[in-house]
Amino acid sequence: MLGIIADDFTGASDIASFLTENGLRTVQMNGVPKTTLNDRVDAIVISLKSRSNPVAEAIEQSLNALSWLQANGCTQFYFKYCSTFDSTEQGNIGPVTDALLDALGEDFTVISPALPVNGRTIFNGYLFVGNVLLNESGMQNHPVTPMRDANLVRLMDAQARGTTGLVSHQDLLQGAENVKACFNVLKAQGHRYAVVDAVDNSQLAVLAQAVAELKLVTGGSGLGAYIAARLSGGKQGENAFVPPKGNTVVLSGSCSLMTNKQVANYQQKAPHLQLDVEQALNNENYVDQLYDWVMAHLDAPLAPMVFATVPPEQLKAIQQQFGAKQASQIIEATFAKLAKKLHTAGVVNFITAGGETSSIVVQELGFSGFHIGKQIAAGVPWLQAVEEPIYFALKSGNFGKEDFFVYAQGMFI
Ligand SMILES: Nc1ncnc2c1ncn2[C@@H]1O[C@H](COP(=O)(O)OP(=O)(O)OP(=O)(O)O)[C@@H](O)[C@H]1O
Ligand SMILES: O=C(O)[C@@H](O)C(=O)CO
Repeated sequence: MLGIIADDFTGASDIASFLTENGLRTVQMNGVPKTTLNDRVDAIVISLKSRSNPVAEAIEQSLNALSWLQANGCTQFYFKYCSTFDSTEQGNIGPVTDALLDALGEDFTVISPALPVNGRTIFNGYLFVGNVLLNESGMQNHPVTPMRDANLVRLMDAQARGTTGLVSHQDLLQGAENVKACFNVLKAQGHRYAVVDAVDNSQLAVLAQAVAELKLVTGGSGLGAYIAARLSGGKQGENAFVPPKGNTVVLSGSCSLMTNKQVANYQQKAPHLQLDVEQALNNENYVDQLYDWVMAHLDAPLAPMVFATVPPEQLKAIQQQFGAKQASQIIEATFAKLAKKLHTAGVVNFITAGGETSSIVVQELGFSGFHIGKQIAAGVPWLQAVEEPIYFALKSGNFGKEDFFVYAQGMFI
């Protein structure tokens, strides 16, 4: 059984959807469960909110997740991080990878954030988003984890304990056995991690073969999909559900380029209200006011949207005025409290944008886990809470097309 440790909730649903699509019975858990799992599944995804935490906390959460997955029968492990390699100055991806390797008694793994279907490719160790390098893609302005270098070897070397080598595009073209031979060469040279190029899916298929014997694999959902295909023997997923029509809200806390476009698009069509950071900080009735506004607009043809999403210049101004950390924390807390009140009041479908934002909302609602439904866009499935018919679309910042919020609601039956 495959055990996945995901460093945020949108990332968790992203990989869970690809595993499901590729024939693995998959369940997504909200944090590290307190009890054992009784369902018969092929893969378990544990959603953490550890991407931007202090390193020690991220390590502790990840090791707890690993222990639980081991106790529940998993034998191969996947550390899922963002396809844009989102990491703080101190890292998290490097230190967590080291801690997982140590706990498993291993000394080598791969680094593969590639997700070609969403434009994330790796060439000569450089991560591209569409046609541009990561650090020119808008990710250099990320509010919490700005990415100012696109070289994965350098990024890993700066944050991990060991050194990093490269398995290049040319090496992949020669097949899985050659990739395994490259791993051995890198190990003999003393490297602990291999960044592996992938300019399209065919290289991920090769890599999925080459990592079959590794106890720990790390990367995005692209490689996860091909590992699933290898494990299931190419089966397709079944039973993809979509939510019934019901009270719906859109909560957008991502400032990514694509979410900005999606929010601008949706503002033309649906009731919308911008979250005011000053109010969130200083007005103790603010969550109630947002709640009243959402409740008053639930009957509109398209769901009301509360958004903190702003373009980069505005984000910079807000961060200068209130402090980046304080602003992001109060926004996350406001969304969490609002979601809780809306759930109590009968909202059943939550469309959330942004990994941190989605994580905090889902943690606050406290369901133990999720069934994985139909994909709305590549890497964004509908989820249903295990305990109740409450549905979620947890959209990664840069995923989906411009009409994502409308499109998602168009899937209701
Ligand atoms: N107007 C704003 N001012 C300051 N911070 C903001 C603002 N809007 C959002 N944020 C903060 O920016 C962060 C956005 O991170 P989030 O993970 O939710 O989105 P993302 O990084 O685009 O998504 P993903 O991780 O899925 O790619 C959150 O902590 C959020 O609270
Ligand atoms: O890999 C991605 O890009 C996403 O699943 C993600 O992690 C966004 O938070």
